[in-house]
Amino acid sequence: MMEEKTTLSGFGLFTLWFGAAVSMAEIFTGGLLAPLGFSEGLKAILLGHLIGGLILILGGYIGAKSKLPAIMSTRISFGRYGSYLFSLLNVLQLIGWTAVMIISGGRAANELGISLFGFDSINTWAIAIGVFIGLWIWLGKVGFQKLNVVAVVLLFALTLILCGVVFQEGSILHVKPTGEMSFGSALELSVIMPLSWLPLISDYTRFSKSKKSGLIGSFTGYFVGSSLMYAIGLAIALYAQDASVGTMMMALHLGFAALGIVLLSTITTTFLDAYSAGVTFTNIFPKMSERKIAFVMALLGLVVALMMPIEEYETFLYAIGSVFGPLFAILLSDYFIFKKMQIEPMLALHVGALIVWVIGVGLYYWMMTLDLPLGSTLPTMLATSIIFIITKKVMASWTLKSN
Ligand SMILES: Nc1ccnc(=O)[nH]1
Repeated sequence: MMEEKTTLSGFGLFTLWFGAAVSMAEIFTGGLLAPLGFSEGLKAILLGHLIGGLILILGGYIGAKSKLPAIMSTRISFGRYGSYLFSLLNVLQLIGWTAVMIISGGRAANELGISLFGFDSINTWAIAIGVFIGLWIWLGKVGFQKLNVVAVVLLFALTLILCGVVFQEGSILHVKPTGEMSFGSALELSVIMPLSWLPLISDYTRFSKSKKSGLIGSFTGYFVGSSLMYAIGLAIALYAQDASVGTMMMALHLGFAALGIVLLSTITTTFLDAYSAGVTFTNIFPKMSERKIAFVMALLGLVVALMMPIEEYETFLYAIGSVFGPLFAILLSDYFIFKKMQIEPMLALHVGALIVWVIGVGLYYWMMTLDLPLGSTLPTMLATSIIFIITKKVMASWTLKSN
């Protein structure tokens, strides 16, 4: 689908990550920050995305520099079997995301469909979205790069219109905090979204033509796109407690344009999930075809979306933070502090690193109960990293080798 020869320019990566950020799920998550009111909410959004985005880019650097896909790069710290565990966890989160995308896209499209055509069936929209994603995968890399630019230019324009209209409702800007949510939890919800892309980013930055422009493009695309989505979600939620994206866009007379935003944004994001699932699988089974796996993943995500009511969305987000936060704290420490930049082919499993990871996962759930001003992901990553650095010498020999 995207072979070794593929290259992506800084602008190409900007559009890829902007397209990743623009999704109904992101708008919805921004809406969760409503208890903070507008100005505090916006602070949490920008600060959280700055922190999360910078960590994300550290992860993307590994792909740009060592040319390793994201999950394969975990072999550097954890060894081959360690990376198999993370492959499994990543495939699970990607099925989860595909389902979240299809459901949130399907619901928004259905609301619009009811107003536009008097047609009401979420499942039909979910299946239609699944078919579009399949087409996108079938078009592969060349089609993807061209269409993605077109899609993103459209999305950018439409997003700006949406922003303009939403924010014309000036009273939103003066809504005060209700005190039902701490700044720390809002910050956590903002940090976690860029971080949720850590297990994918290097799958794309490994194709950067130039490291610097590739990383700047990726950061800017995601930071701008995701902060905008959160801000729009926040504004919609402040506008009316029960306002959804679909009804809001209808109220703004966006009609067919709105349907276009919903469908395109869902497809550009879910394509990345399906493609990265393919890349992740080939870490375990190198001979499998990325494209076929991508199809199967999209199908599985669709089935999950049709069968399961995803009400546990926040739990899903926290589970991702708990697993991948500590993982990347360890990998980034190895890479940037200990300068361990390549995979040791003989390393089957680094038991020491795995133990620190398990401690990190535990720390995350403990820190969540503390309601810290910086959220739980950032302190967990720092603590995991410190533990890893301190115990590195002792645990250096706690490894299993193979040939
Ligand atoms: N935040 C996300 C991470 C990975 N996949 C998604 O669809 N969304």
